[in-house]
Amino acid sequence: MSWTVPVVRASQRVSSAGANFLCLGMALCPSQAAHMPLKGAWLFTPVSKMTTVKSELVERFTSEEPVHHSKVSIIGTGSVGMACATSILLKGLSDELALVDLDEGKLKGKTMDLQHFRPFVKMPNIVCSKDYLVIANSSLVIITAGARQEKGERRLNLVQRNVAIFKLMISSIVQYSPLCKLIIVSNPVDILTYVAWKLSAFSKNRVVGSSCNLDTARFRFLIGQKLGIHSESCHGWILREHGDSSVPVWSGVNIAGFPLKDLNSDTGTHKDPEQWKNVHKEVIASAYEIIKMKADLTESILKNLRRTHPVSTIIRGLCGIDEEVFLNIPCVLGEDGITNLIKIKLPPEEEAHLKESAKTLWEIQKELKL
Ligand SMILES: NC(=O)c1ccc[n+]([C@@H]2O[C@H](COP(=O)([O-])OP(=O)(O)OC[C@H]3O[C@@H](n4cnc5c(N)ncnc54)[C@H](O)[C@@H]3O)[C@@H](O)[C@H]2O)c1
Repeated sequence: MSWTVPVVRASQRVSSAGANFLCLGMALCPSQAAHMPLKGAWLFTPVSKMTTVKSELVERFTSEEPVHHSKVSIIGTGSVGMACATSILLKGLSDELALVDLDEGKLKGKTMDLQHFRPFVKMPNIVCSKDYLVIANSSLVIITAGARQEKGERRLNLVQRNVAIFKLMISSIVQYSPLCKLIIVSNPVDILTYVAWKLSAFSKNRVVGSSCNLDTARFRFLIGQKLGIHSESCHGWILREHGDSSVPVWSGVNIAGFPLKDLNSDTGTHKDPEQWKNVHKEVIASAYEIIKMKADLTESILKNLRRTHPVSTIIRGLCGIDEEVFLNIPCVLGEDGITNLIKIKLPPEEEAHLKESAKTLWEIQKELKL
């Protein structure tokens, strides 16, 4: 048995990536790329050079290699990366899924789990490797890798450890998928989205922080639970910074267009006898349950749905913010990534919170050595 054919197929895919490199004036030419070995690649079709059952059964009818139009790559196959992969598979969003992780043993095991799931989800190709060559020509790269948050560690303290990791990761992504869009999930997500944007030099629409998307989904679910109404009919947003200091925009919470604040002006404040603000506390306390929302962002981008999502984007110039920071606001997502921002108008106290977050993030960002 030999593993040569799958390796050649992976290299051939890279040869089309080589064309992209040429367009961008980079050093790798197609002939070099075509001969580049995929170190440590783990693709699953062992073949023999002798007559095989396969060669007896099927004859190749085309010389063309398949072109992937919606390849998604996930960097980091921990619990978050795998939850993203599973939901992308279940929704049938991409025609190839590539996984990268430093931990090769774990990567192989997790990929095999997904591969065995393939008969039910009809996705043609799932590939994995430690080598970033495997992500060549992705439409979308989702980053979930990074240093893990220690118990009790604030998200912002994680930043410096993760910057070093991002330097290596982003340069490889830019090399192999120079035209992709990026979704950043790793924490502290707002700062790492800024770091990814700076290091990649991608335009601002192509770098999306998956920040309060989850928090907003939870917020709507918990409001719906309190009212006995499906969360789809409960509207409201969590904005600002993901996590401990996120802000629920109570002024915008409404059911069928009726603001809760019109029924009880103290909703969300300390004076409120019903203590609606506890809904937000619950949002912060729950961490991982609704990671499948990342597939929602993927779907809006790959299918050009132009739905609004609360995501982290550069917010300078909005709500009186002068700092170059990424914070959560509602954005329209389509095939170019973030196609539009919703120009939010917040009451003064909520706008003050947003400005405060921007200052806090900038204090950290200005110290970063990128
Ligand atoms: N934005 C959000 O809404 C949200 C929600 C939950 C978790 N998170 C964050 O997502 C990230 C992942 O969480 P998790 O629970 O899956 O963590 P995890 O520790 O289980 O997985 C991280 C994976 O990244 C891999 N990795 C580390 N460095 C790497 C590198 N340089 N290249 C390739 N792979 C590398 C590790 O081997 C590991 O498999 C964390 O930063 C977490 O805080 C974000």
